This record gives sequence, structure tokens and C-alpha cells, in this order.
Amino acid sequence: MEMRVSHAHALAGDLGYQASASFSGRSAMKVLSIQSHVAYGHVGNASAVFPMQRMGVDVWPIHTVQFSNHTGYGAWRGRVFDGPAVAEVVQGIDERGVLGRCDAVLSGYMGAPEIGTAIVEAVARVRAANPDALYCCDPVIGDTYSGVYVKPGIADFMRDRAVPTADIVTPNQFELDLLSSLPTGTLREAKTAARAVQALGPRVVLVTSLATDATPPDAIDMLAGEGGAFWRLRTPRLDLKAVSGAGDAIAALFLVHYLRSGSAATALGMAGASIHGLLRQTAEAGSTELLTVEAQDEFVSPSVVFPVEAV
Ligand SMILES: Nc1ncnc2c1ncn2[C@@H]1O[C@H](COP(=O)(O)OP(=O)(O)O)[C@@H](O)[C@H]1O
Ligand SMILES: Cc1ncc(COP(=O)(O)O)c(C=O)c1O
Ligand SMILES: [Mg+2]
Repeated sequence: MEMRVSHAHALAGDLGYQASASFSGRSAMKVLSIQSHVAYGHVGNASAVFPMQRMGVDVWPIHTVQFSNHTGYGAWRGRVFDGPAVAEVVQGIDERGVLGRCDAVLSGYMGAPEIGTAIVEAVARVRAANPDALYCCDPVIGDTYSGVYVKPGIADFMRDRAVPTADIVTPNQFELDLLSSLPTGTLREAKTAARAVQALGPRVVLVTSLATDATPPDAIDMLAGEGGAFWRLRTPRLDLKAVSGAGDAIAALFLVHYLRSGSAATALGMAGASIHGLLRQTAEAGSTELLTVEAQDEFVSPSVVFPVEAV
């Protein structure tokens, strides 16, 4: 299933794509990343910001919550910010006259629907300044194991407001089911559900943690769709100890590779290799938090890559 490579450039070269940025004489890509933040551990911005920086992206983080740790611990301290807390920071950046240089907005865990409204308004401001800017929405609602883990109103907000505004969406299988109201137990069904989500607005969809009847028990799939075509990436399933934050990292990695390559298939291969490398090191160490810092080389030179199959 896997190909060991000394360097990510083996895959990138095959795909005619330069994975790492070189900055001589040109400025870095800019991403406005609006999501949750934790002081301890790695979810939300604490999972997404550093991988993008390590890839050479200039990230502008805005936090929707500031918690001590992720909610999966059952106890945490800190607070959820409100819509104006997000909107004021966006306004301040706009007043610096720099929003036109923003290449993309990335959003994740929203905390409350009014924060979602502030995010959608931020996207409109960025697009007014740079019509080419992309919006990547990770529609964080829940997962197969925990069910819905966001506040009431967020799921509807995602389906009715955020997803229709987005260029790229990155649901896990549970979120794909909810957004499409369709079954996803077979590959054919998952593709139909992904098309239904694309029909809401986004041109690119990345389905994470996909298990269909064709997925072996020791594997985990991702499915990317763009322009009527679909690609699947299959990686070994790892024994992780309830680690959170992988979804936040994959959305960030996929967005940056999509911005650089303009290809969902290429972004799937590169982001999937990096997330697998990060999670493999995390599993080998038996860590309950992602080893975002320790495994940082995986973001630029993943040690193992996997074939991207047209499906
Ligand atoms: N147990 C696992 N083994 C291998 N890869 C995993 C595992 N859990 C997650 N991943 C990888 O991380 C990606 C994102 O994780 P996922 O759990 O889907 O995010 P979310 O937190 O949004 O539900 C998955 O598509 C998969 O590639
Ligand atoms: C504050 C916060 N943000 C984001 C997440 C999402 O984590 P994941 O990427 O595993 O979906 C969680 C999950 O517990 C969380 O508590
Ligand atoms: Mg998620």
C-alpha cells in the first residue's frame, strides 16, 4: 500500500508540483485562520497554524474560543468569544489595508452560530479586497464516535450559511451524512453525498475518515472531489488514543497544497501523506495529543506517501 520515499519531492515531482515554497524575491502566501484555540495540546488553531507556518505560509490566526485544552477531556477552562470579538479583529486587519493580500480564509470549530456569522462576513470582506481568495470551511459538527459535539444551531448554520459560501469543504464521514442527509456506506453512495454537498456551493470537497464497505478494517480512506471527478487515498489505520485535532490539521494542509497546486488530487496525496506521518509518530509515542512540533518535518517532507486513485 505504501511507498517509502526519502523526500516528498518524489511524489511532488511525479505530480509536477513543487511542495515546498522558496521565498527568494517573493512573499509568502497569507491565510486568515479563524477557529478555536487551546493553550495546552493541539486542536483548532493550535493544530492548524504551525503546520502552515512550517510550510512557509504567513498565517493570520483569529481565535473563536480560548480554552485550556480540548473538550474531549470532559473538563476545560477558558471562554467562547462572541461575534464582535472576531469581527473587530477582522476590521482591524482591514484597516491596515492588507486584506487584498489574503489568499484564503480557513475556518473550523465555531463555538456559537453568531461567530459563524462573523466568519461568513470576514469571508465577504476578504473577497471584496481579493476576488481570487478562497474560503475553506471545515464543517466541524461531530464524528461517528461522539455524535454531534457542537452547540445547537451550528449544524444548521454550517449547512445553510457556511458551506454554501465555501470554495472547499472538509467534512468527515459523519458530517458528510449530516450535510447531505444521504447514506455513505458504499463508495458510490459517498460520491453521491459528496456531489450533493458540492451542489450546495463548494467546488472542492474532501471527505476525511471515510470507511465504506470497500475499506479494509486495517485502513482508512479519504475522498476528494473536484470538477465531477473523484480520487481516493487509502492509508493504514493507526491505533490512536482518542487523539483530537487531526481534522483541523488536514484541512490546513489540504488548503495550502490546493492553493499551491490548484489540484484536489495533488493536495489529497500531499496532505494525506503528511497527516499520516504526523499520526504515525503520535501513535508510536503513545501520545494522547498530536506531536505537531516533534513531527514537523512530515509537513514538508512526508516520509511515506500513498497512491492517489481515481475512483
Ligand atoms: N486512526 C487513524 N488512523 C490513521 N489515520 C487517521 C486516523 N484517524 C484520523 N486519521 C487521518 O486523519 C484524517 C482526519 O481525521 P478525522 O478524524 O477525519 O478528522 P475529524 O477530527 O475532523 O473527524 C483522516 O482522514 C485520516 O486520514
Ligand atoms: C476546542 C476544540 N476545537 C476543535 C476540536 C476538533 O478537533 P478534531 O480536529 O479532532 O475534530 C475540538 C475537539 O475536541 C475541540 O475541543
Ligand atoms: Mg473535524
